[in-house]
Amino acid sequence: MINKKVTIIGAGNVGSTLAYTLASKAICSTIILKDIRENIVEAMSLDISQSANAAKSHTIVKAAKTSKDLEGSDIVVITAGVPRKPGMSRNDLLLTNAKIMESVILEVKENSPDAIVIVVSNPLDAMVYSALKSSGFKKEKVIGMAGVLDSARMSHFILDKLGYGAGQIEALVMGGHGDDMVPLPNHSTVAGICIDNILIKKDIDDIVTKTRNGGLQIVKLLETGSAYYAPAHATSLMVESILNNEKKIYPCSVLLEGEYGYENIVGGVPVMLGSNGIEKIIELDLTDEQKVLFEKSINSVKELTEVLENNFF
Ligand SMILES: NC(=O)C1=CN([C@@H]2O[C@H](COP(=O)(O)OP(=O)(O)OC[C@H]3O[C@@H](n4cnc5c(N)ncnc54)[C@H](O)[C@@H]3O)[C@@H](O)[C@H]2O)C=CC1
Ligand SMILES: O=C([O-])CC(=O)C(=O)O
Repeated sequence: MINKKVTIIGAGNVGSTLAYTLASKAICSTIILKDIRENIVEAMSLDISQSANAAKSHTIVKAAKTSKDLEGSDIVVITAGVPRKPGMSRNDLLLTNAKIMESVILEVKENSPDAIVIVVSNPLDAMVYSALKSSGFKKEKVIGMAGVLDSARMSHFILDKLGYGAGQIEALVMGGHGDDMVPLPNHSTVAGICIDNILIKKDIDDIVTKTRNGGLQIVKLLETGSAYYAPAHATSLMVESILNNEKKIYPCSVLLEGEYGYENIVGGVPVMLGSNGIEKIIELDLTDEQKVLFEKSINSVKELTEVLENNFF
Protein backbone atom coordinates (compact mmCIF):
# COMPACT_ATOMS: atom_id res chain seq x y z
CA MET A 1 0.00 0.00 0.00
CA ILE A 2 1.44 3.35 -0.96
CA ASN A 3 0.52 6.69 0.53
CA LYS A 4 -1.06 8.12 -2.59
CA LYS A 5 -4.28 9.94 -3.36
CA VAL A 6 -6.38 9.37 -6.46
CA THR A 7 -9.36 11.61 -7.22
CA ILE A 8 -11.99 10.46 -9.69
CA ILE A 9 -14.26 13.15 -11.13
CA GLY A 10 -17.43 11.55 -12.46
CA ALA A 11 -18.83 8.82 -10.22
CA GLY A 12 -20.94 7.18 -12.91
CA ASN A 13 -20.40 3.72 -14.37
CA VAL A 14 -16.73 4.04 -15.31
CA GLY A 15 -15.72 6.25 -12.37
CA SER A 16 -17.35 4.14 -9.67
CA THR A 17 -16.09 0.87 -11.19
CA LEU A 18 -12.59 2.35 -11.29
CA ALA A 19 -12.87 3.38 -7.63
CA TYR A 20 -14.03 -0.14 -6.76
CA THR A 21 -11.13 -1.69 -8.69
CA LEU A 22 -8.50 0.58 -7.12
CA ALA A 23 -9.94 0.12 -3.62
CA SER A 24 -10.26 -3.67 -3.92
CA LYS A 25 -6.64 -3.96 -5.03
CA ALA A 26 -5.47 -1.37 -2.43
CA ILE A 27 -3.58 0.46 -5.17
CA CYS A 28 -3.64 3.78 -3.27
CA SER A 29 -4.29 5.02 0.26
CA THR A 30 -7.11 7.47 -0.53
CA ILE A 31 -9.75 7.73 -3.22
CA ILE A 32 -11.90 10.85 -3.54
CA LEU A 33 -14.98 10.56 -5.73
CA LYS A 34 -16.51 13.77 -7.07
CA ASP A 35 -19.73 14.23 -9.02
CA ILE A 36 -22.44 16.82 -9.51
CA ARG A 37 -24.97 14.17 -8.42
CA GLU A 38 -24.49 14.54 -4.64
CA ASN A 39 -26.59 11.59 -3.46
CA ILE A 40 -25.16 9.25 -6.07
CA VAL A 41 -21.56 10.12 -5.24
CA GLU A 42 -22.27 9.72 -1.51
CA ALA A 43 -23.91 6.32 -2.14
CA MET A 44 -21.05 5.14 -4.37
CA SER A 45 -18.41 6.23 -1.86
CA LEU A 46 -20.16 4.47 1.04
CA ASP A 47 -20.71 1.29 -0.95
CA ILE A 48 -17.14 1.15 -2.28
CA SER A 49 -15.64 1.98 1.13
CA GLN A 50 -17.70 -0.82 2.66
CA SER A 51 -16.54 -3.22 -0.05
CA ALA A 52 -12.93 -2.16 0.63
CA ASN A 53 -13.49 -2.94 4.30
CA ALA A 54 -14.91 -6.34 3.38
CA ALA A 55 -11.76 -6.96 1.34
CA LYS A 56 -9.57 -5.77 4.28
CA SER A 57 -8.12 -3.14 1.95
CA HIS A 58 -6.62 -0.08 3.65
CA THR A 59 -7.86 2.28 0.95
CA ILE A 60 -10.06 5.07 2.31
CA VAL A 61 -12.88 6.09 -0.04
CA LYS A 62 -14.71 9.38 0.39
CA ALA A 63 -17.04 11.64 -1.55
CA ALA A 64 -15.76 15.16 -2.20
CA LYS A 65 -17.87 17.83 -0.52
CA THR A 66 -16.10 20.75 -2.17
CA SER A 67 -13.38 21.32 -4.77
CA LYS A 68 -10.88 21.70 -1.90
CA ASP A 69 -11.08 17.93 -1.42
CA LEU A 70 -9.11 17.57 -4.65
CA GLU A 71 -6.04 19.12 -3.00
CA GLY A 72 -2.89 17.00 -2.98
CA SER A 73 -4.12 14.41 -5.49
CA ASP A 74 -1.33 12.44 -7.12
CA ILE A 75 -3.64 11.47 -9.96
CA VAL A 76 -6.98 12.88 -11.08
CA VAL A 77 -9.02 10.67 -13.39
CA ILE A 78 -11.73 12.48 -15.35
CA THR A 79 -14.69 10.32 -16.30
CA ALA A 80 -17.21 13.16 -16.05
CA GLY A 81 -19.35 13.47 -19.14
CA VAL A 82 -22.16 11.97 -21.09
CA PRO A 83 -21.87 8.48 -22.57
CA ARG A 84 -23.30 7.72 -26.00
CA LYS A 85 -26.49 5.77 -26.61
CA PRO A 86 -27.45 3.59 -29.59
CA GLY A 87 -27.48 5.59 -32.82
CA MET A 88 -24.75 7.96 -31.62
CA SER A 89 -21.06 8.09 -32.38
CA ARG A 90 -18.52 9.16 -29.77
CA ASN A 91 -18.05 12.36 -31.78
CA ASP A 92 -21.66 13.38 -31.11
CA LEU A 93 -20.60 13.98 -27.49
CA LEU A 94 -17.99 16.57 -28.48
CA LEU A 95 -19.52 19.91 -27.49
CA THR A 96 -21.46 18.63 -24.47
CA ASN A 97 -18.45 16.91 -22.96
CA ALA A 98 -16.02 19.68 -23.90
CA LYS A 99 -18.03 22.12 -21.74
CA ILE A 100 -17.90 19.64 -18.85
CA MET A 101 -14.19 19.03 -19.43
CA GLU A 102 -13.40 22.73 -19.37
CA SER A 103 -15.07 23.29 -15.99
CA VAL A 104 -13.61 20.11 -14.47
CA ILE A 105 -10.03 20.68 -15.63
CA LEU A 106 -10.06 24.26 -14.33
CA GLU A 107 -11.18 22.90 -10.98
CA VAL A 108 -8.21 20.50 -11.08
CA LYS A 109 -5.83 23.28 -12.03
CA GLU A 110 -7.01 25.44 -9.15
CA ASN A 111 -6.97 22.76 -6.47
CA SER A 112 -4.42 20.15 -7.48
CA PRO A 113 -2.11 21.70 -10.09
CA ASP A 114 0.63 19.08 -9.63
CA ALA A 115 -1.62 16.08 -10.29
CA ILE A 116 -1.19 13.81 -13.27
CA VAL A 117 -4.49 13.77 -15.18
CA ILE A 118 -5.94 10.70 -16.87
CA VAL A 119 -8.79 11.57 -19.24
CA VAL A 120 -11.47 8.97 -19.99
CA SER A 121 -14.44 11.05 -21.23
CA ASN A 122 -15.31 10.85 -24.93
CA PRO A 123 -14.57 11.66 -27.66
CA LEU A 124 -11.34 10.69 -25.97
CA ASP A 125 -8.55 12.26 -28.02
CA ALA A 126 -10.42 15.55 -28.40
CA MET A 127 -11.07 15.60 -24.65
CA VAL A 128 -7.34 15.13 -23.97
CA TYR A 129 -6.68 18.07 -26.31
CA SER A 130 -9.33 20.11 -24.52
CA ALA A 131 -7.87 19.28 -21.08
CA LEU A 132 -4.38 20.25 -22.26
CA LYS A 133 -5.43 23.53 -23.85
CA SER A 134 -7.73 24.65 -21.03
CA SER A 135 -5.25 23.83 -18.26
CA GLY A 136 -1.92 24.65 -19.87
CA PHE A 137 -0.55 21.55 -18.10
CA LYS A 138 2.60 19.96 -19.47
CA LYS A 139 1.88 17.30 -22.07
CA GLU A 140 3.59 14.62 -19.96
CA LYS A 141 0.89 15.08 -17.32
CA VAL A 142 -2.28 14.73 -19.38
CA ILE A 143 -2.89 11.20 -20.64
CA GLY A 144 -5.89 9.66 -22.36
CA MET A 145 -7.14 6.14 -21.69
CA ALA A 146 -8.28 4.20 -24.76
CA GLY A 147 -5.44 2.14 -26.21
CA VAL A 148 -5.27 -0.19 -23.21
CA LEU A 149 -8.99 -0.85 -23.58
CA ASP A 150 -8.91 -1.26 -27.36
CA SER A 151 -5.92 -3.61 -27.08
CA ALA A 152 -7.73 -5.68 -24.44
CA ARG A 153 -10.70 -5.91 -26.82
CA MET A 154 -8.41 -7.04 -29.61
CA SER A 155 -6.97 -9.73 -27.27
CA HIS A 156 -10.53 -10.85 -26.53
CA PHE A 157 -11.35 -11.22 -30.22
CA ILE A 158 -8.08 -13.06 -30.88
CA LEU A 159 -8.93 -15.50 -28.10
CA ASP A 160 -12.46 -15.85 -29.47
CA LYS A 161 -11.09 -16.77 -32.89
CA LEU A 162 -8.31 -19.09 -31.69
CA GLY A 163 -10.07 -20.83 -28.81
CA TYR A 164 -6.79 -20.99 -26.87
CA GLY A 165 -4.14 -18.65 -25.48
CA ALA A 166 -6.18 -17.12 -22.63
CA GLY A 167 -3.89 -14.95 -20.51
CA GLN A 168 -1.05 -15.20 -23.04
CA ILE A 169 -2.29 -12.70 -25.61
CA GLU A 170 -0.73 -9.28 -26.15
CA ALA A 171 -2.40 -7.02 -28.71
CA LEU A 172 -1.70 -3.45 -29.76
CA VAL A 173 -4.07 -0.77 -31.06
CA MET A 174 -2.90 2.74 -31.98
CA GLY A 175 -4.49 5.90 -33.37
CA GLY A 176 -7.53 7.84 -32.23
CA HIS A 177 -10.25 6.14 -30.15
CA GLY A 178 -12.77 6.25 -32.98
CA ASP A 179 -14.16 4.13 -35.75
CA ASP A 180 -10.84 4.29 -37.61
CA MET A 181 -8.54 3.26 -34.75
CA VAL A 182 -5.56 1.20 -35.94
CA PRO A 183 -5.24 -2.38 -34.61
CA LEU A 184 -1.75 -3.75 -35.34
CA PRO A 185 -1.84 -7.52 -35.99
CA ASN A 186 1.91 -7.62 -36.66
CA HIS A 187 2.49 -6.37 -33.10
CA SER A 188 -0.02 -8.81 -31.59
CA THR A 189 1.14 -12.13 -30.16
CA VAL A 190 0.08 -15.29 -28.36
CA ALA A 191 2.85 -16.51 -26.03
CA GLY A 192 5.25 -14.42 -28.09
CA ILE A 193 4.06 -15.88 -31.43
CA CYS A 194 2.81 -13.25 -33.87
CA ILE A 195 -0.82 -13.91 -34.79
CA ASP A 196 0.20 -13.76 -38.49
CA ASN A 197 1.70 -17.24 -37.90
CA ILE A 198 -1.42 -18.85 -36.45
CA LEU A 199 -4.39 -17.13 -38.07
CA ILE A 200 -5.37 -16.68 -41.70
CA LYS A 201 -5.79 -13.18 -43.18
CA LYS A 202 -9.61 -13.41 -43.29
CA ASP A 203 -9.72 -14.14 -39.55
CA ILE A 204 -7.28 -11.35 -38.75
CA ASP A 205 -9.35 -8.89 -40.81
CA ASP A 206 -12.40 -9.98 -38.85
CA ILE A 207 -10.57 -9.38 -35.53
CA VAL A 208 -9.59 -5.89 -36.71
CA THR A 209 -13.21 -5.02 -37.63
CA LYS A 210 -14.59 -6.40 -34.37
CA THR A 211 -11.99 -4.49 -32.35
CA ARG A 212 -12.94 -1.22 -34.07
CA ASN A 213 -16.61 -1.90 -33.30
CA GLY A 214 -16.02 -3.24 -29.78
CA GLY A 215 -17.41 -0.17 -27.99
CA LEU A 216 -20.38 0.12 -30.34
CA GLN A 217 -21.28 -3.55 -29.88
CA ILE A 218 -21.72 -2.98 -26.14
CA VAL A 219 -23.58 0.32 -26.61
CA LYS A 220 -26.12 -1.43 -28.86
CA LEU A 221 -26.64 -4.26 -26.37
CA LEU A 222 -26.81 -2.09 -23.24
CA GLU A 223 -29.11 0.54 -24.78
CA THR A 224 -28.61 2.92 -21.81
CA GLY A 225 -24.91 3.81 -22.06
CA SER A 226 -21.53 2.31 -22.81
CA ALA A 227 -18.99 -0.21 -21.49
CA TYR A 228 -17.45 0.28 -18.06
CA TYR A 229 -15.78 -2.85 -16.62
CA ALA A 230 -12.99 -3.06 -19.20
CA PRO A 231 -12.59 0.75 -19.40
CA ALA A 232 -12.24 0.92 -15.60
CA HIS A 233 -9.77 -1.96 -15.44
CA ALA A 234 -7.71 -0.46 -18.27
CA THR A 235 -7.59 2.86 -16.40
CA SER A 236 -6.55 1.12 -13.17
CA LEU A 237 -3.49 -0.33 -14.94
CA MET A 238 -2.41 3.16 -15.99
CA VAL A 239 -2.96 4.48 -12.45
CA GLU A 240 -0.92 1.60 -11.02
CA SER A 241 1.99 2.10 -13.41
CA ILE A 242 2.18 5.81 -12.51
CA LEU A 243 1.75 5.45 -8.73
CA ASN A 244 4.25 2.58 -8.45
CA ASN A 245 6.62 4.12 -11.02
CA GLU A 246 6.39 0.80 -12.88
CA LYS A 247 7.42 2.32 -16.21
CA LYS A 248 5.13 -0.05 -18.09
CA ILE A 249 4.49 0.47 -21.78
CA TYR A 250 0.84 1.08 -22.67
CA PRO A 251 -0.83 2.60 -25.72
CA CYS A 252 -2.19 5.95 -24.50
CA SER A 253 -3.58 9.07 -26.06
CA VAL A 254 -0.98 11.86 -25.87
CA LEU A 255 -0.09 15.14 -27.51
CA LEU A 256 2.24 14.47 -30.43
CA GLU A 257 4.91 17.08 -31.02
CA GLY A 258 6.88 15.69 -33.92
CA GLU A 259 6.49 12.00 -33.05
CA TYR A 260 5.26 9.92 -35.99
CA GLY A 261 5.55 13.15 -38.04
CA TYR A 262 2.59 14.94 -36.36
CA GLU A 263 2.48 18.27 -34.53
CA ASN A 264 -0.03 19.60 -32.01
CA ILE A 265 -2.44 16.71 -32.35
CA VAL A 266 -3.50 14.01 -29.92
CA GLY A 267 -3.40 10.33 -30.82
CA GLY A 268 -2.87 6.91 -29.31
CA VAL A 269 0.72 5.63 -29.34
CA PRO A 270 2.77 3.35 -27.07
CA VAL A 271 4.21 5.27 -24.12
CA MET A 272 6.07 4.53 -20.90
CA LEU A 273 4.09 5.45 -17.77
CA GLY A 274 5.96 6.25 -14.56
CA SER A 275 5.83 8.69 -11.66
CA ASN A 276 6.37 11.63 -14.04
CA GLY A 277 3.44 10.61 -16.23
CA ILE A 278 4.46 10.05 -19.83
CA GLU A 279 8.18 9.29 -19.55
CA LYS A 280 8.79 8.19 -23.13
CA ILE A 281 6.89 7.99 -26.41
CA ILE A 282 7.84 4.95 -28.43
CA GLU A 283 7.94 5.33 -32.21
CA LEU A 284 7.22 2.07 -33.98
CA ASP A 285 8.23 1.34 -37.54
CA LEU A 286 4.79 1.22 -39.15
CA THR A 287 4.26 -0.44 -42.52
CA ASP A 288 3.20 1.85 -45.40
CA GLU A 289 -0.37 0.60 -45.06
CA GLN A 290 -0.37 1.26 -41.30
CA LYS A 291 1.01 4.78 -41.85
CA VAL A 292 -1.95 5.55 -44.13
CA LEU A 293 -4.42 4.18 -41.57
CA PHE A 294 -2.75 6.10 -38.75
CA GLU A 295 -2.92 9.32 -40.79
CA LYS A 296 -6.63 8.78 -41.46
CA SER A 297 -7.28 8.21 -37.77
CA ILE A 298 -5.25 11.27 -36.74
CA ASN A 299 -7.09 13.38 -39.33
CA SER A 300 -10.42 12.36 -37.76
CA VAL A 301 -9.14 13.64 -34.41
CA LYS A 302 -7.97 16.83 -36.12
CA GLU A 303 -11.49 17.52 -37.43
CA LEU A 304 -12.76 17.46 -33.85
CA THR A 305 -9.97 19.58 -32.38
CA GLU A 306 -10.58 22.18 -35.09
CA VAL A 307 -14.20 22.41 -33.91
CA LEU A 308 -12.90 22.86 -30.35
CA GLU A 309 -10.46 25.55 -31.47
CA ASN A 310 -13.33 27.43 -33.13
CA ASN A 311 -15.64 27.13 -30.14
CA PHE A 312 -13.45 27.18 -27.04
CA PHE A 313 -9.88 28.41 -27.40
N1 LIG B 1 -11.94 6.42 -23.21
C1 LIG B 1 -12.66 5.32 -23.26
O1 LIG B 1 -12.19 4.30 -23.76
C2 LIG B 1 -14.02 5.29 -22.68
C3 LIG B 1 -14.69 6.47 -22.46
N2 LIG B 1 -15.93 6.46 -21.91
C4 LIG B 1 -16.54 7.76 -21.67
O2 LIG B 1 -16.46 8.06 -20.28
C5 LIG B 1 -17.52 8.97 -19.93
C6 LIG B 1 -18.24 8.41 -18.70
O3 LIG B 1 -18.92 7.22 -19.03
P1 LIG B 1 -19.89 6.53 -17.94
O4 LIG B 1 -19.22 6.48 -16.62
O5 LIG B 1 -20.39 5.30 -18.55
O6 LIG B 1 -21.06 7.62 -17.88
P2 LIG B 1 -22.07 7.88 -16.67
O7 LIG B 1 -23.20 8.71 -17.22
O8 LIG B 1 -22.39 6.62 -15.97
O9 LIG B 1 -21.20 8.79 -15.68
C7 LIG B 1 -20.80 10.07 -15.99
C8 LIG B 1 -20.84 10.86 -14.69
O10 LIG B 1 -20.29 12.17 -14.91
C9 LIG B 1 -20.98 13.02 -14.01
N3 LIG B 1 -20.75 14.42 -14.37
C10 LIG B 1 -21.26 15.14 -15.39
N4 LIG B 1 -20.80 16.40 -15.33
C11 LIG B 1 -19.98 16.49 -14.25
C12 LIG B 1 -19.20 17.52 -13.67
N5 LIG B 1 -19.17 18.75 -14.18
N6 LIG B 1 -18.48 17.23 -12.55
C13 LIG B 1 -18.50 16.00 -12.01
N7 LIG B 1 -19.23 14.97 -12.53
C14 LIG B 1 -19.96 15.23 -13.63
C15 LIG B 1 -22.43 12.58 -14.14
O11 LIG B 1 -23.23 13.07 -13.07
C16 LIG B 1 -22.26 11.07 -14.13
O12 LIG B 1 -22.33 10.54 -12.81
C17 LIG B 1 -18.39 9.10 -21.18
O13 LIG B 1 -18.05 10.27 -21.86
C18 LIG B 1 -18.00 7.86 -22.00
O14 LIG B 1 -18.22 8.04 -23.37
C19 LIG B 1 -16.53 5.31 -21.52
C20 LIG B 1 -15.92 4.10 -21.74
C21 LIG B 1 -14.64 3.99 -22.37
O1 LIG C 1 -18.22 3.11 -26.99
C1 LIG C 1 -18.30 4.09 -26.24
O2 LIG C 1 -18.99 5.10 -26.45
C2 LIG C 1 -17.49 4.06 -24.97
C3 LIG C 1 -16.11 3.78 -25.35
O3 LIG C 1 -15.37 4.65 -25.77
C4 LIG C 1 -15.73 2.38 -25.48
O4 LIG C 1 -16.33 1.50 -24.82
O5 LIG C 1 -14.81 2.12 -26.26
